[in-house]
Amino acid sequence: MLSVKLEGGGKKFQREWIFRNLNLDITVGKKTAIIGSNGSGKSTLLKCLSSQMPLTEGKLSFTQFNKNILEEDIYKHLTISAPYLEFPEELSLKEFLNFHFRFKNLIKGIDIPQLIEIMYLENSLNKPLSYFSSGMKQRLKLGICFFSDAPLLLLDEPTSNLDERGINWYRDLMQKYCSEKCVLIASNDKREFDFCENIISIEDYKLKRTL
Ligand SMILES: Nc1ncnc2c1ncn2[C@@H]1O[C@H](COP(=O)(O)OP(=O)(O)OP(=O)(O)O)[C@@H](O)[C@H]1O
Repeated sequence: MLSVKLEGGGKKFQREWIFRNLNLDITVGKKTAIIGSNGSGKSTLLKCLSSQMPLTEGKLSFTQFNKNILEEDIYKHLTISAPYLEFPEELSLKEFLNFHFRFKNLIKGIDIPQLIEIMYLENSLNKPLSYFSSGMKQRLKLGICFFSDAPLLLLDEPTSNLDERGINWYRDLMQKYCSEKCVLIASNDKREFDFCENIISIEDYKLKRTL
């Protein structure tokens, strides 16, 4: 049972505070959306929460079964999908999935052939990822997030490049497979987050500036 706690979180680039005095308490089974206009800091917050980027101030803690997880180990417990993340394009789908699932386990009850079918990519098994369309790549990003056995799921603009069928697919998987995960979604599109219990507007944490 994982929980993520941010106390007094703040991030500053040069002289500009992107967010400040942000408190978050995220536990399994609760989904949180981070909303805000373009450039407001949603991706920056997700990068800080996944420890890809340090906070300027505040305390971030991760607890599982009452034990603290070190910040440098949090990557083992999370999966992230974001527009800026890139695939090793020279690998085929089959090679990439075999590679990825050497480092992360699949959730119980699903194997790689089933995952490929769920992502409706079964006709592209040996195709290099460089030949994948943007929607196919997005389904692959989300598929490995939903089906990796990791309790923290961070999604940045999860339906970007998805068509209507893909958006419904995303919503369906979220409902079926994420009830036991901590889910954080950075988004501007209601269809990506209208099922979330908590909605945080990052704009509310931009007010305080250094003098
Ligand atoms: N490494 C960096 N150095 C300096 N400024 C940065 C850096 N990364 C992001 N920023 C700035 O921080 C602000 C927030 O950017 P961020 O990408 O987090 O916004 P966002 O809410 O995710 O935007 P969008 O909805 O357009 O994806 C922007 O003004 C951006 O230019």
